[in-house]
Amino acid sequence: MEIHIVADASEGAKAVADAIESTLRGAAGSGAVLGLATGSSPVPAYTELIRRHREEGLSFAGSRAFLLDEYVGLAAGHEQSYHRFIRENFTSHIDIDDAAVVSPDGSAEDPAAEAAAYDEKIREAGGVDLQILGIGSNGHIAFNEPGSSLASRTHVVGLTQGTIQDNARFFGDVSEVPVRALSQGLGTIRDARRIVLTASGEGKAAAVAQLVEGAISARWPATSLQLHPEVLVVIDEAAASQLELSDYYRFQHSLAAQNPVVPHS
Ligand SMILES: O=P(O)(O)OC[C@H]1O[C@](O)(CO)[C@@H](O)[C@@H]1O
Repeated sequence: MEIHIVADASEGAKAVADAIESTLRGAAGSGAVLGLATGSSPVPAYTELIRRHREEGLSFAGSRAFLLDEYVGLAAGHEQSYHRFIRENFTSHIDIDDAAVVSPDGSAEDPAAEAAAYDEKIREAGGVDLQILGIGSNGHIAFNEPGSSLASRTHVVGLTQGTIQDNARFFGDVSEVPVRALSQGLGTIRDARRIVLTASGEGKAAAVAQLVEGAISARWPATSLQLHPEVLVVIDEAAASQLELSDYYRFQHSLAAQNPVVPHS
């Protein structure tokens, strides 16, 4: 894993936006396939990408996007659905075809069948070039809660009480938060060719310490990313505060910045 400890949210947003811009430019012509996270962590990066689109002409034309997850049982277009969240916070402000922004259908009659079909849609698109992730305070990624199979495919998941409480901030009352979701599985997420995970704040420090330095375990689903060859972790000082080897990660990142790896032609 490459660990980038940033000084503030602005530096973190730039680092994540740089990874997405690099993927767009690297896929010129064929169109990049982006995996988009929801929740609050990736929003500063989406805002920076909207700025680059408006002020620097960064184009998403021809790209496709797959969302990580969606609540089960919210009416389509519900203001707290992730389908709507990603449009309000990112994709309706850039030049990506709205029909190319795909998410699991949380109102499907048969959620399990929808999950399997969604996994297949990602495969049919040739897989995800770059997957953006957040991380839950309990170490979940997407809605893969503790105890999830590390090999899971897109599936219907039950949310923990902690996640329901964490996400209640987006709803009028905790009783309005759905208790199930459709989520890309940990195996599906690891199929992405590159992954960028972003986290900030003290509340994520324990999960980040497990992600980077913990044993691979279903208790901390994010640790399954240690099996992936191309993961960039962008974290602020507070989220990095429980890491034992921060000085080493800072040194490594400074070396990489001085000696950028030139892709083999
Ligand atoms: O970035 P936030 O809002 O802290 O959310 C962390 C994680 O929790 C989820 O919102 C699921 O509850 C994920 O989609 C997200 O990556």
